[in-house]
Amino acid sequence: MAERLPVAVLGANGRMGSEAVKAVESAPDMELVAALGRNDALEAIVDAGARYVVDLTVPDATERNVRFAVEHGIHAVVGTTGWTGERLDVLRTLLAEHPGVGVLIAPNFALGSVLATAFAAKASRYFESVEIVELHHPDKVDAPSGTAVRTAQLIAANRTEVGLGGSPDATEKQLEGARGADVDGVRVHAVRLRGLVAHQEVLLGGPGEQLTIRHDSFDRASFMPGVLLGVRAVAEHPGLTVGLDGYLDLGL
Ligand SMILES: NC(=O)C1=CN([C@@H]2O[C@H](COP(=O)(O)OP(=O)(O)OC[C@H]3O[C@@H](n4cnc5c(N)ncnc54)[C@H](O)[C@@H]3O)[C@@H](O)[C@H]2O)C=CC1
Ligand SMILES: O=C(O)C1=N[C@H](C(=O)O)C[C@H](O)C1
Repeated sequence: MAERLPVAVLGANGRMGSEAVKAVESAPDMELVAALGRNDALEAIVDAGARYVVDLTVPDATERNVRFAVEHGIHAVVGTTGWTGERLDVLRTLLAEHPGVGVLIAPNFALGSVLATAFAAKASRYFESVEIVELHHPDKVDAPSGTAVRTAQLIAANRTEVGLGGSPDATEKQLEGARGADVDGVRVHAVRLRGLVAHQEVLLGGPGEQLTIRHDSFDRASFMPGVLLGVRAVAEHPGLTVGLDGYLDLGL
């Protein structure tokens, strides 16, 4: 039998991290060698012989964690949000100094979400108006969600490619925030509601019609196949990959 992939999970006591610990433990081709919480020293992942880390921590910690992994030749699969364009550029520079190391930054590991984002980005080429509504549990610390930011960025890029600008909007006066956040010219609205997990709707409007592309994660189990897929594929993709779609053949 082939050697099992030695994996460390960072943020192991959190909502996502604790699911990831169970998923890695249940995967026949993986071995959980370390599970770190907020106060644990990162050196433990090196001592444990990890070749892969799964980072599911907080926006303030993830950049340091990933830097540590890359500098130690450890591949990283990252679900944590907070990766701005500037942070990604710094990471690209770091990875250029460590050829052979792979990092996946995946704003969303749920396959349905990845597909919904890809469909919405393509569909936005054909509609005059597009807005995003993301809906999450109220314990989430960031808004808008990383998924919504990525969706907005892809929508903006697609619309620019076909010469479409922002959506029409005659608003002249508003209460601050009433029209949501502006992400690359796309309006993003964030709902926080007890009972929710992670949900997103992309609303696309044209004369006399509307297309709604909605994805729902009802349980964090929805993210785990993507986490495991990321671990299995990351070493084959040296350098930085943003979005799980980079490892999938979506044919879009
Ligand atoms: N990519 C995806 O599919 C998904 C990503 N997320 C993102 O994952 C992150 C974690 O989400 P949740 O698990 O809901 O949050 P959470 O707050 O339940 O868990 C975060 C955990 O990280 C720990 N932590 C903080 N600093 C740390 C450090 N330096 N080292 C190790 N652990 C540290 C915290 O103590 C906490 O236990 C968020 O950024 C969230 O947006 C959440 C769900 C899906
Ligand atoms: O915090 C969460 O819960 C989630 N975070 C990610 C995000 O910000 O997009 C992924 C998913 O939406 C759940």
